Amino acid sequence: MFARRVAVVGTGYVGLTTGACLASLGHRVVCADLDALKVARLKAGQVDILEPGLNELVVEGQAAGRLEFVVGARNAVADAEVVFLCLPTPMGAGGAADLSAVESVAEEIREVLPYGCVVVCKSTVPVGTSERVKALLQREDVAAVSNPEFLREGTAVRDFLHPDRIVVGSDSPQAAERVAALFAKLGAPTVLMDAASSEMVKYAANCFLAMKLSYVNAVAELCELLGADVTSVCEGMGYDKRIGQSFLKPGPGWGGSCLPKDTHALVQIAESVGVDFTLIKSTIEANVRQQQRIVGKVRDAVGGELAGVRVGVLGLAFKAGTNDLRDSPALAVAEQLVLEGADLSAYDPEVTGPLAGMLVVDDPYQAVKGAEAVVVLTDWPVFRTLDWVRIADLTDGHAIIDSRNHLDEDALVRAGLVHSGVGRAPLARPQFS
Ligand SMILES: NC(=O)C1=CN([C@@H]2O[C@H](COP(=O)(O)OP(=O)(O)OC[C@H]3O[C@@H](n4cnc5c(N)ncnc54)[C@H](O)[C@@H]3O)[C@@H](O)[C@H]2O)C=CC1
Ligand SMILES: O=C(O)[C@H]1O[C@H](OP(=O)(O)OP(=O)(O)OC[C@H]2O[C@@H](n3ccc(=O)[nH]c3=O)[C@H](O)[C@@H]2O)[C@H](O)[C@@H](O)[C@@H]1O
Repeated sequence: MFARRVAVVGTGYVGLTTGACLASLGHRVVCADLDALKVARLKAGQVDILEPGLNELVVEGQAAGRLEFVVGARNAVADAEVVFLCLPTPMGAGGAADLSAVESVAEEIREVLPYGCVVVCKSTVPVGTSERVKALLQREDVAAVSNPEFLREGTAVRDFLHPDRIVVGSDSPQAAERVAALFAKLGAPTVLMDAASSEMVKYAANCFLAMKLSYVNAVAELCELLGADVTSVCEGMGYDKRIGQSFLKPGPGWGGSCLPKDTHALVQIAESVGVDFTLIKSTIEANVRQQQRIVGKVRDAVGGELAGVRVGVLGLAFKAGTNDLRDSPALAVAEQLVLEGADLSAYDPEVTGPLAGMLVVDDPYQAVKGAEAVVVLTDWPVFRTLDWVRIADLTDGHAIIDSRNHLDEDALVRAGLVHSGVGRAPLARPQFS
């Protein structure tokens, strides 16, 4: 494999992981961001996001002279053979992806791109964006490529270095092959295709995952009403290889910086070609409903009225392993509880306050002190080993709502807590050895 000169624009979850990992594969990488403070911290080897292994790669890459950080996209690309755009594409007006960062960087760099280089869109972008980037670049000699990213937050480095697959799409096969070659060392299945298909893969994959979760959450509701146990149901389903065990855990709804915005964006993409994508619309609606169901469980646990009631919240991040609060279902549930007048104290091992309307404390026992109900909203492993006897002593009521079926139910019962989960009927179940 030949080491290449690579530029990465945007040093967030995707850009920083891409830059640091490509440097670890032997490429020479210059990463750019417009946030001068972030760049200064990265130069000093300080990574602000919680991603195991990333800090080490950032330090090692710089020490080896293969990784550099600069302010401003133009300062990164002058010498690059391949330029990755890892820019935000947040939910814009009406739910469509806001492409302003991608478009403005394409315009910003077009005059300084070296002859014959390739510009790669790693951001999640609607079908047609590579073509749009190519048009904005106004450069016959520069090819545009789509290379969607599938990493998850909290396991970004591992996912990047051990991907299930690499997708590269371009209307220029040579350009696609040049980009694919950068990842050759990973030995992952690599699928080459046209740009439109590659852009579509990303939305189709994320929305499928969201749909799977909304389905599971809906099955969980039925289980509660019919006296079945969703954990057993999912285990039984998941052994079918066509279904699989992963992404089958019910919870307070799915969230994070991507699934919510990408489902809305796909609905808009469909509308742009005259299709009413009701399946994804229902997926989104079911997710809102799931959050409301968890709020309802807390309301029920305290006798139907949340105003003035003290509630302890365990977990605010959108999932365990990250401190990211963007579109967190945990935060959405907590905010709804506040809106209904609850007096909220919250603890998350990786989140510090202040957050509007609630007290964010740095100790789980402080969060539950005096609470009439405790609700677990994020599946942090550390919550499983809390001292439930102590918690039973500290709380005012004994209700605990485990919105992720994450805790050891027996330990809660032994502590004298009244437990309710998701998708589990409040019935005595037979014990199998
Ligand atoms: N977060 C994730 O797990 C994944 C995100 N994606 C997609 O990747 C894209 C980026 O997402 P994240 O890395 O999460 O975003 P992020 O918000 O963490 O990072 C974006 C970075 O771009 C910088 N930036 C913004 N405008 C700039 C400009 N004009 N010039 C230079 N830098 C600029 C920001 O300062 C920030 O550091 C999005 O399209 C997202 O949908 C795809 C897969 C996974
Ligand atoms: O495009 C993206 O940004 C990324 O979006 C997701 O990754 P991520 O947002 O990091 O989070 P996930 O691990 O997918 O979890 C999403 C949400 O679903 C929830 N979830 C996940 C799995 C499960 O079984 N149950 C469940 O409720 C999580 O708690 C979380 O709220 C996808 O998994 C990545 O492949 C994709 O690259």
